[in-house]
Amino acid sequence: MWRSLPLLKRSVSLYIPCKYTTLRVNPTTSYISNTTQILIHYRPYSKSYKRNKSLSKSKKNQKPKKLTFTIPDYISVDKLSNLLNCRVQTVLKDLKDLGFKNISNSYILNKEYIELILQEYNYELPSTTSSLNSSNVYDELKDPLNPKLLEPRPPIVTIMGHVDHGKTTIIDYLRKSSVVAQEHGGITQHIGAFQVVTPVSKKKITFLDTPGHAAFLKMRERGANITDIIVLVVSIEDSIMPQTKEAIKHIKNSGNQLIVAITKIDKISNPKEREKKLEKVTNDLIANDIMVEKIGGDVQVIPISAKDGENMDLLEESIILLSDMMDIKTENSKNTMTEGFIIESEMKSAMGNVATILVRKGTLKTQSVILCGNTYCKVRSILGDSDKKITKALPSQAVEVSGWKELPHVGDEFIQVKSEAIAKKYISKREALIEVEKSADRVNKLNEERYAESLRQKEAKEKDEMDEDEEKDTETAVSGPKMVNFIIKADVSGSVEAIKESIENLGNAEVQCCVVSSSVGIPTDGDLKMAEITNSEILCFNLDNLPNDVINNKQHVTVSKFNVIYKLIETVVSTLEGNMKKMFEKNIVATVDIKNIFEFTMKKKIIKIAGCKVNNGQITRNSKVQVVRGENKDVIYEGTLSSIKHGKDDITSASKGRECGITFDDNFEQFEAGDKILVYEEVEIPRHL
Ligand SMILES: Nc1nc2c(ncn2[C@@H]2O[C@H](COP(=O)(O)OP(=O)(O)OP(=O)(O)O)[C@@H](O)[C@H]2O)c(=O)[nH]1
Repeated sequence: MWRSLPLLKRSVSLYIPCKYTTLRVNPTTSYISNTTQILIHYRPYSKSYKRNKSLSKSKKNQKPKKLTFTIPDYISVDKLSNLLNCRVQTVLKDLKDLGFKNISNSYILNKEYIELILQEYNYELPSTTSSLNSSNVYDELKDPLNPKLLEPRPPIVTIMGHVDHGKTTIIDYLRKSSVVAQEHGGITQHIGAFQVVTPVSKKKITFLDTPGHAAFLKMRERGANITDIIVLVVSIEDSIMPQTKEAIKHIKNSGNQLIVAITKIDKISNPKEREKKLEKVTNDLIANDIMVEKIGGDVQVIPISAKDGENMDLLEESIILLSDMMDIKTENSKNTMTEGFIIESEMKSAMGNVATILVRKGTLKTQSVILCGNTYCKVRSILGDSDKKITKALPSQAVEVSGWKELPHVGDEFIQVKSEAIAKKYISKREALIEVEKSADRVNKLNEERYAESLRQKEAKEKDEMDEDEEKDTETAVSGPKMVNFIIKADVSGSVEAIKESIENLGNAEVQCCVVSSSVGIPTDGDLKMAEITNSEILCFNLDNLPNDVINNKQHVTVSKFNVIYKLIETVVSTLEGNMKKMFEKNIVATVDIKNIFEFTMKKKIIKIAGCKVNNGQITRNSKVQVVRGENKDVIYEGTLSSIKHGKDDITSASKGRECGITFDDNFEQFEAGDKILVYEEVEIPRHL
């Protein structure tokens, strides 16, 4: 059952056993232990639980019992009943009353479930339970913004739009460099970022060069999440296209401010025609709920040509105008600890691990220590635009930073800490939490596997009653889809992430893509071994110089190379389709009429022969046939032939117009004059996801 959280209003602490974890809601502080959940999946309380609740109420008057043991992280139901000095059947019954289903003595309870049952048994619980998890562990290092120290910062702008509508050309114009020419397949594939100074107002704007292809949606989402303003690019020639709509959907969800740039206006030189086309694009924008200025909205629409620069200054100044209205500010005092996002990371041979980062708060200086995910960086060098060495990066500035212990993940937030020791301490703390969460996942998986196993055993009992097809379907239902494994290797972590996000949800109820591992760099021996063990295909992206011993590896692992993302996705889709169950359809190639029935005796046994005439096509000794009867063509036999005769002679085939005698396999002799033999071939039906 799905319920939204606000419905759960109760006057006492409420425990909700759910599929992956237990949520504890304490309405007095509106505090939720698992902050990532908005919708929660919980088992409905049974009537008996309500009964139990009243039981609990009556227990309230009793003095709570003292716990004589430390609450373990995990425990099986039978061990817990030992500790509680109760019969295991009683604990099982009580758990069922609390809403647990499909549990047995060996079911493993996690800490929160254990606490739940202890509370039911009127034990005194320790007063605090930690709310910390791996995703919020660094939050305590963050200082809230101090309103007195706020100062303006340049707007951060992302450009979005349909493939080929001109995003890169705009960036290129702004950067005054030729990015377009260097791209594989003409698609922007990596996030970059740079700052421009506007021509008139001389103010700074930071542009995030987010890729435009649909497969990079995730990257784009990250771009937009760290962005203040989105410039939606729409070509005057094509108007709104599928990815424009997708971008609009995303912009609405992200709540970012928007400016529309209608591009390629130089392509339509006739002023009247240009006006007509601009009008069409504007109307299409309105039809897609973009509140443009024309209808009294606040979205500016700027017609531009990035090719010859027409109105590019207007676009930049419009961004400044909007950002002034938005009053974009951050804290940047001498003591402000820096915060920001990773927008790219890669290993460079001369510099080691580097990351392009975007500063959102404070000033980043060399020698500062920044913490991000499972890694940290004592900033060794900062490179600004055009790879110039600088000593500090101001708010909204994107710079390349070296000194990372490990590559940080694209889109992750970084935060400055006072020392390497603090960074290490927090990383260990986070790792420990990840371990706990992993074991919780393992326990849940184990419980699920045990439940699946009990289902399997139940199904096995019913197996005899099922026909073969039903059996296969049940198998799929119980054991889930067939997992087809892949390992992703790419040149930079942004691509690794984007490819992973793009392919890992591909599949259906029958087959499912599984990304076994994903990392930056050329496949290593470890990757090949892993691929061999897990029967994975290795997908290499933008790795142009793969060594021969990787391509022709001794493990015989398939290593595929790609430079264009959609080609990679197509390959994964076709591999998945190739792993789907083969399906065939019958293609009738000949029909034969049964005219008479003959009987003759062979070795004292009476044998029936169907006297036939081939109506069309050709029947052969190896043909697969159906014998059908009446107008409804009821199938009375399906199988193969045992002989075709002409007179007394065995023949191998009979074509249209020929008379012949036919006997069937499986001792089938229930045919009658007037029945038809349908000769068919089985043709494989292409399967699609
Ligand atoms: N005439 C003209 N051509 C343009 C203009 N903007 C882009 N183009 C051309 O349109 C094509 C696609 O432009 P890109 O900038 O690569 O488009 P994109 O949106 O970045 O494409 P992806 O990176 O594939 O998403 C290129 O051939 C550009 O030269 C423009 O304003 N005028």
